[in-house]
Amino acid sequence: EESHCTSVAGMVKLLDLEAQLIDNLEDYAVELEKKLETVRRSITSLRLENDKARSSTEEYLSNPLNSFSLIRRMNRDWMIWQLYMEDPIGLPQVEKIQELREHMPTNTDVEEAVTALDRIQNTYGLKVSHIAHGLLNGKQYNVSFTALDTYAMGQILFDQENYLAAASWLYQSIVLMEVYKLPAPLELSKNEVQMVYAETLLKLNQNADALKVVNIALTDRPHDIKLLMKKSEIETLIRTGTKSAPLLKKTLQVQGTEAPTAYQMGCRGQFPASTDGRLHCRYNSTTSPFLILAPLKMELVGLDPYMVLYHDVLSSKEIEELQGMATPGLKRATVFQASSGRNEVVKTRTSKVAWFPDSFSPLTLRLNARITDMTGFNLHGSEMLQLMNYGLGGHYDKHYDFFNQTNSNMTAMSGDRIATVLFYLTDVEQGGATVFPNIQKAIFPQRGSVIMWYNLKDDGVPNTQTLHAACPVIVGSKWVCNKWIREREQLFRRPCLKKRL
Ligand SMILES: O=C(O)CCC(=O)C(=O)O
Ligand SMILES: [Fe+2]
Repeated sequence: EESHCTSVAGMVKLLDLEAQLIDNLEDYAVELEKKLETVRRSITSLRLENDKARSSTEEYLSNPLNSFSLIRRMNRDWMIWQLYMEDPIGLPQVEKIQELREHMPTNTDVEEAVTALDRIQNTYGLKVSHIAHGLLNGKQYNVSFTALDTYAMGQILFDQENYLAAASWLYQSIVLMEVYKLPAPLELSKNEVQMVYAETLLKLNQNADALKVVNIALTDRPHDIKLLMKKSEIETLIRTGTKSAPLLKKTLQVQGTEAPTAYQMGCRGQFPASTDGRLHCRYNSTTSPFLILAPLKMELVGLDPYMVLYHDVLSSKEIEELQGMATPGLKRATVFQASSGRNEVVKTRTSKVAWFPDSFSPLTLRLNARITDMTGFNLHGSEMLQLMNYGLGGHYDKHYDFFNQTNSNMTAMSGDRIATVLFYLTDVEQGGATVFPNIQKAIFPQRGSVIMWYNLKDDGVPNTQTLHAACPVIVGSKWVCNKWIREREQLFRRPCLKKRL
């Protein structure tokens, strides 16, 4: 599976593919035009001859050449015209689309995209009507949805039994269909959308509203048998007070009215500012000798877990090189599953990654040296550099970076992940923060900065305060690079190591 929407960089090729499809459609138009021109030209000369004949029929037909020709052409030429008309146009172009289909997004891709947009809506508490009009988290963009987009959202959310969200998108579809007429082969049936909307309202036990929708549809098509049947079905439900659907938990909540979770607050930038006087900013020139020459701007973010943010660590040139080397090899990210003991693709982590061994290039060597400068850790036995690009609503749900597994083959060789170093390669216009809900910290990506924290406590025990998540990106192409540092090699480096090991 390509999983197109999970990385912005990975979607670039879709635009090239679309350009090919448009070129192909243009070739098809040229074929149609050629045929049309042939037909029009012939009509002119045929009509000329026929008009001349009909202006003096007797005289015309008395000439044997004319009458012969008339008989012949009506017997033969019109047969040829019929064949010509039947001959399909643009078959090579039709085949070409078929051929390109295998590179195009699948139904699964669309479902993933729907889930991603719904995630943005939920996490940031956005209104569907705002999203549809390009108003994203309070900022107006010069882009909006057509009813085709909103209807796809509605239909798929309905299939996923997310009726509450489906209802908002379907309502938007009806609104949008009024204001903008879709081009011919793509037009939607208003009746169909109204029916799905009514069905959704029934699922939400909003029977009276469903009846209203059906009645509105009936004003357009008063004799439509399906609508009439639906109407009487709903009237019966209302009369008998029957609930048409069991009340789902999801259905009971009125969207946007529940208090946001700590995670959602973090993503929205609503955590209170820290009042801990021990947190400060300074130039770090001591973690390694190199820093005497090039001190790093360091911001102490938290003490439990110990967490620091370094600013301006990467240059633009380095960032471009990293993106360039990662882009061709980006693959859907996986997560280690304790149940299967393997890394698997999961819904809770949507991004694409590329891994690079320490000695991949002078840049990766330099980057690792810098990580050692920043952390004081020896990277021997640690994991490869991981470059990551997020896509549409790309996120990584709440998780720990440590394995917390004794005797696991993941930790046997090099120990657990003692620390995480996360480089931000890009600013993210909206969304995409790294949030630590338990300690109420949210780090918003800044191009070139690095966040580093300890996943294990001083005694080597996993610190559950490190629970964190990557919030869905709203607008932007979020690039990060991370390094999971393993514990074993730090035996003599990390101060206060008490037991274990
Ligand atoms: O991208 C982020 O903000 C966090 C990523 C992360 O937590 C991870 O890759 O383990
Ligand atoms: Fe993580």
